[in-house]
Amino acid sequence: MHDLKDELRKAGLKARDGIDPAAREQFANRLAEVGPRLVFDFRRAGEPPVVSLFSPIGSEPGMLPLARALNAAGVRLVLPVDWSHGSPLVYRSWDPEDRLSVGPLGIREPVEHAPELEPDVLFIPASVFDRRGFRLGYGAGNVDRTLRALRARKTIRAIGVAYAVQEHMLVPTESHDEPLDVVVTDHDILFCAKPRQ
Ligand SMILES: Nc1nc2c(c(=O)[nH]1)N(C=O)[C@@H](CNc1ccc(C(=O)N[C@@H](CCC(=O)O)C(=O)O)cc1)CN2
Ligand SMILES: Nc1ncnc2c1ncn2[C@@H]1O[C@H](COP(=O)(O)OP(=O)(O)OP(=O)(O)O)[C@@H](O)[C@H]1O
Repeated sequence: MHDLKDELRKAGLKARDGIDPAAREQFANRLAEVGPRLVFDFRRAGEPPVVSLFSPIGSEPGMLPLARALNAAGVRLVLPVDWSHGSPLVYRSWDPEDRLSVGPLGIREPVEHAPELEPDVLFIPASVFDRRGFRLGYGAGNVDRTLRALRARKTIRAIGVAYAVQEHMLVPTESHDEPLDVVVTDHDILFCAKPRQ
């Protein structure tokens, strides 16, 4: 199972690495167009949701246009920090104009004194995904752990962000895999059906 996941992960990352810079920028702008609707559809009334984005690494798409659009709409933004094996991610508050520091993995993250805040809507990168919402990341299991912990407490919306070329018919799953609710690609917005209980 793990060899199969590793092979798929590699193929998905290779496909993403092959996206040219113009298409990458186009996708970042598309995320800024469709992202706010996916956030506000989720929670129409009351406090605006807390939304987590990510600081792109490798060939992950840019998040800055989306961050600015959400910030302008009054949404509180957070980014993951303190990544360590075997635990859910911790998120700290961030404003697109704020300076970021560089974390232990070389990923840019909010400075240490930024307040910790739990997201309601999460934009999540993937190396591969399928239409049921199953995905693979970098193989550490942190996203799965995070989604499981949040879902045990409240209703969240997990939005995968990936290029259409990263789709696989059926991503192999294990009992710890937590599906996405929506996947946004450079071509589509896929709403994933809830699996039968
Ligand atoms: N941008 C971003 N931030 C994130 C995540 C993510 O997937 N993307 N994470 C989601 O959980 C957490 C960090 N977890 C990570 C776990 C493993 C690797 C990793 O193995 N990276 C590859 C190199 C990736 C590349 O540069 O293309 C490596 O070290 O070989 C990276 C992040 C929190 N922040
Ligand atoms: N409760 C758990 N949640 C997630 N992963 C777990 C859990 N318990 C053990 N693991 C292990 O952690 C690793 C996660 O692998 P998997 O291929 O699902 O990661 P991934 O989905 O690519 O990672 P991520 O969720 O960080 O994006 C596996 O080795 C798995 O066996």
